[in-house]
Amino acid sequence: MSDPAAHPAGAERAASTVEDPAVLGAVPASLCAHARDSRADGRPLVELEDAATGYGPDLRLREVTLTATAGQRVAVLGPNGGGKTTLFRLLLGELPLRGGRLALHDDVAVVPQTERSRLDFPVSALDVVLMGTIARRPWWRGPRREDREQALAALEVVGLTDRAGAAFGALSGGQRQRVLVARALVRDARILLLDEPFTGLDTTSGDRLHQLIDRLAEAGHVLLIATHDVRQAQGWDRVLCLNGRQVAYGAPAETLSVETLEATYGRDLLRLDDGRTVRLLGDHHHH
Ligand SMILES: Nc1ncnc2c1ncn2[C@@H]1O[C@H](COP(=O)(O)OP(=O)(O)OP(=O)(O)O)[C@@H](O)[C@H]1O
Repeated sequence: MSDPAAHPAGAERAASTVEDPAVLGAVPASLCAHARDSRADGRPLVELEDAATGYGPDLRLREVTLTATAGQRVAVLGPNGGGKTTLFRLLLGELPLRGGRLALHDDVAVVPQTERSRLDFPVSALDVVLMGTIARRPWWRGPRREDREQALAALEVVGLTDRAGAAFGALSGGQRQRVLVARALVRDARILLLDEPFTGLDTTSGDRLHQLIDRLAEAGHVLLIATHDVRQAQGWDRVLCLNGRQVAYGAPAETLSVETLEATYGRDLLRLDDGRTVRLLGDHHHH
């Protein structure tokens, strides 16, 4: 692959090359103070010990015990209602810790699902990324030059410099997802939560997002990625299986056994002939 940094910001590119993976920019130190750190530093960023949370009197998620370190890509697997979103809301401080221990050693930012609704707002990709800087300034003050520079740097990281002025709603699903990643990046949070980011993406867009995730892990982020794709989870560093409680957490090779997946997905599990490959039945994401 050619050096992505060789693509100057704002360079003219033909529409057909906009989707070229090579346009993903490096993660600049100016954007992430930690970009110099090696992913091998293995610093714990997320620590949970027998953690529990819920919405009312009932606990919806319990027995979560894990350590996730800088540079790790953690697949968060579970059936619909298994507790993936609930875990993210706990980490974001939206739900209270109702038992156990939780330690976060950096800020947390979420990359939400990019739905089709609300796409008719007249906001550009850059505007959406700039929303990530709002918390850093008084509400009445518009973006400063450094905010815009950071937002443009984040768009470069996700390979969308040349779409900065495009209407957010006019972008492809994959491009919108990457704009939302850029918005999380300007928050300068090292702990990134991605809520089913691959849903609805075609193979090419999915591959590009995959590369971006790898790049951010290399830059020292920890990424918790809610997904329904067991095969994809095999390629990451850790797998967390949730079904109202933690079923398993560990390296994919040890964690993704048929037994664990059955305990996670229950009767939604379909075992294919080779005994290893699994696919979910009745999952609206996989029809
Ligand atoms: N706002 C809420 N109030 C009360 N209960 C909720 C709320 N949101 C979720 N729950 C319950 O918490 C449990 C876990 O739901 P959660 O949304 O975390 O699942 P999920 O793994 O994210 O599912 P999906 O794959 O469908 O997104 C479910 O039993 C759900 O009904």
